[in-house]
Amino acid sequence: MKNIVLIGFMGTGKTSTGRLLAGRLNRPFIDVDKKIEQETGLAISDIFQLYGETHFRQLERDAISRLARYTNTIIATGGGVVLKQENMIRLKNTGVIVSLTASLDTILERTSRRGVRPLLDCEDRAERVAWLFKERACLYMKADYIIDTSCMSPHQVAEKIIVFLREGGHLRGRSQC
Ligand SMILES: Nc1ncnc2c1ncn2[C@@H]1O[C@H](COP(=O)(O)OP(=O)(O)OP(=O)(O)O)[C@@H](O)[C@H]1O
Ligand SMILES: O=C(O)C1=C[C@@H](O)[C@@H](O)[C@H](O)C1
Ligand SMILES: [Mg+2]
Repeated sequence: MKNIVLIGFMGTGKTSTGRLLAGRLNRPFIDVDKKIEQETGLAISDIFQLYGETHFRQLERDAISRLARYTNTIIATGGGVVLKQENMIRLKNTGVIVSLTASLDTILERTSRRGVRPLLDCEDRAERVAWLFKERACLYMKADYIIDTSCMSPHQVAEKIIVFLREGGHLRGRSQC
């Protein structure tokens, strides 16, 4: 059984939706950010602060490389996983890629709730979100299925993914940028 891999910008709901989806499908769930935190014993924000983003991206790449051996698993990635093409090739080889998106306002609201996101820890969060989102937009489009989650609950998003898979949508070709 293929993995189901959730990609998308911070706050689009990869972790929340992934956990629910795994429960609904009775399949294992892995959150890549959580896995890195467990393996290093450090919070993501501490890794950024102590060792910098480049080091975090290496840890993320190593984690993805190990996860690509998994099957049948729901994988919620970190928002920046798309920055390395090798990550996406590995993930695509063993899974269906589902991209979650949302409006900038929604992202701003959701990322202000809880959880430390070092890349958004700055004076003008709105400007940073808009800039990062624009930079990465094309990368998030390279998926088998793209869902705008702005007006949907995580339950509804999970349900939509289940219908997509049940109807074999992933077998019909991919969205491209
Ligand atoms: N569809 C949704 N509707 C309303 N709130 C949501 C939805 N999806 C997620 N949220 C809320 O938004 C916040 C961020 O969600 P979550 O952590 O799942 O995002 P993420 O994509 O995993 O972000 P990151 O890339 O930073 O890990 C949480 O408070 C979560 O409860
Ligand atoms: O979008 C990003 O670059 C990130 C998203 C988070 O999930 C974490 O992986 C980290 O904060 C970096
Ligand atoms: Mg997450």
